[in-house]
Amino acid sequence: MTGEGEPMAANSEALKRAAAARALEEVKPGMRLGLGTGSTANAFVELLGERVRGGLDVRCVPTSEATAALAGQVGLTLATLDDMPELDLTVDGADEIGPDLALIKGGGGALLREKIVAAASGAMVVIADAAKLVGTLGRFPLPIEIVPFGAEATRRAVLRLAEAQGLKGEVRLRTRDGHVFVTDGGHFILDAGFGAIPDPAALACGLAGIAGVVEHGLFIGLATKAIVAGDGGVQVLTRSANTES
Ligand SMILES: O=C(CO)[C@H](O)[C@H](O)COP(=O)(O)O
Repeated sequence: MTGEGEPMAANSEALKRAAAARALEEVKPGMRLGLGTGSTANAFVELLGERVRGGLDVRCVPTSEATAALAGQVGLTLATLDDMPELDLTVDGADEIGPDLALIKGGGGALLREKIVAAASGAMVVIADAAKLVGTLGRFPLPIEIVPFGAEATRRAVLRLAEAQGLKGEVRLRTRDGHVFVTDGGHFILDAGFGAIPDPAALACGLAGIAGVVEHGLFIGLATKAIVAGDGGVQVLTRSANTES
């Protein structure tokens, strides 16, 4: 049994890197870039670093402290979103990619900054391995960022909303190493295991109306392209047609 999971993990890493490499083709000299968070986004940051060390001139806004640290290590020029409030392109990973390139994000806890940066970008390219493609969002528990004050009251409000929308499942406060997980912005995360979410837009709208919810991981209408690497090669999906190009 030893090492049974290793080939799949190694394959997954190779697929993430293949998607990241294809995303580099979207980057042009002089661009203002948003850098996502997570293992797939890290692969892109590392490859971008190689290009920058080879002379490519871009400036980058990271979506997390972790990405900022990696980007600094590989030699990228960093700026804040206040320095560059409008970006040309953001490249980020996702936990799920559904129809019309609606996404679930926030598995890494960076969804708030990720959404702000994506919204400030002219284009958002999502990079992923094919395991992230789903027919209906919701297999991955939906991350919901909340303020620490009244966290339990907010959790119950989320449950009431879910019930009103016919959704069932556990909503748990995220922990890490036995402690409540705290985001870069000082907030908590609820992970909502609703299962299939038939109407993501209605859920997004409802969550946005709950006091205490800072942001949620449903990214609707933000991704313009998804670059998805699978065993059969790299597939490029666009939001308008959601077809291979
Ligand atoms: O939303 C995210 C972080 O908040 C990540 O993009 C998402 O969790 C995917 O991560 P990975 O590329 O490691 O699978």
